[in-house]
Amino acid sequence: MSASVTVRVPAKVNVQLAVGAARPDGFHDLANVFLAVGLYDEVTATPADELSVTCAGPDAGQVPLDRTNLAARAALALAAPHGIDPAVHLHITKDIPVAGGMAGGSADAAGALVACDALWGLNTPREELLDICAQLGSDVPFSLVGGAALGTGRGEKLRPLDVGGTFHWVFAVADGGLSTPAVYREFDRLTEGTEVPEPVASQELLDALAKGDATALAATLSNDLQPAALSLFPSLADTLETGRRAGALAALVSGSGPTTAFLVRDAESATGVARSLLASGTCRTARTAVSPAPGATVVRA
Ligand SMILES: C[C@](O)(CO)[C@H](O)COP(=O)(O)OP(=O)(O)OC[C@H]1O[C@@H](n2ccc(N)nc2=O)[C@H](O)[C@@H]1O
Ligand SMILES: Nc1ncnc2c1ncn2[C@@H]1O[C@H](COP(=O)(O)OP(=O)(O)OP(=O)(O)O)[C@@H](O)[C@H]1O
Repeated sequence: MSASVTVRVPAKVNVQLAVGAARPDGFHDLANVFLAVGLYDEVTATPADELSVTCAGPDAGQVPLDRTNLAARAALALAAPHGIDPAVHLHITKDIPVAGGMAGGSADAAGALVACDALWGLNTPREELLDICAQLGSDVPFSLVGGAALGTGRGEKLRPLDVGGTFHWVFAVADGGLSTPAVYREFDRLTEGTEVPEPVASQELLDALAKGDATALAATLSNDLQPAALSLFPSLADTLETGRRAGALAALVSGSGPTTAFLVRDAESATGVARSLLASGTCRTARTAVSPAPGATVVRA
């Protein structure tokens, strides 16, 4: 058994997020087109006397270090059916914005699962790992697989998608976070009394992804949670407008927000848009990244 295992896991952006009406269980059926982006957290699992979590990075202060941390919950969920004592130290090197709509906590859950599976020599079949991921959260299965995928159900049922090229992005990180349940509740409030259509993936968007055509993808990006995120965080409209004026091909809220995502032509354009966003004072920081990115990957063992 090795001394420790480190797993790298990407953030995500939803290039399409079609949201249906609330289900009896409170969740919403989705047509959720996930794209993994090259901003990463790392999770290192090391044998220890008991389960513990530490976190480093600029937003580390906002991450819970008790058993509510999704990485700790993942270790517990993997250990329980095997009767294993989850005596492991999980260290998270956090680069994904916290509560930003980029699935940072989900990434850490998938990372901890893969790291503990390797550390404990379990060789759990992929399908079983995906089942545990789905129990931990709707976004967690995608954090495990990465690349691009269509998520249906509450987003946990995945079909891998072809991506025919590299897409360049800028992400504007907002000052503050948004709670995912609160954004879905706001969606329910805003759509109350209206007929919410069944969520369906856009064929134009899937074709644009498959071709690697950024202009075509820009024309089809959509997020049904955007009005709800803007309603709860109105200043995001200024951030979106700033990025559009700076030359982004398209701008949208990332998932439940409040991170905003800007699809740009190339790396040079990304640098320019990021600079304009920062100079405008409409965001806390601006990050450039490319997609697709691989899912949870062991990088050191
Ligand atoms: C907004 C997205 O990030 C888009 O990928 C996801 O839909 C959210 O996924 P997540 O953070 O993994 O969410 P979960 O931990 O599964 O659920 C948190 C809460 O979000 C709401 N939720 C989530 C997923 C979904 N399909 N419908 C929902 O209504 C529910 O109120 C749920 O209690
Ligand atoms: N490992 C973790 N990293 C970050 N937050 C965590 C973690 N574990 C639990 N949390 C809690 O989850 C909340 C949401 O954090 P997270 O960064 O996952 O949001 P998010 O990126 O908006 O999620 P999503 O895009 O999947 O809806 C945080 O405010 C924090 O209290």
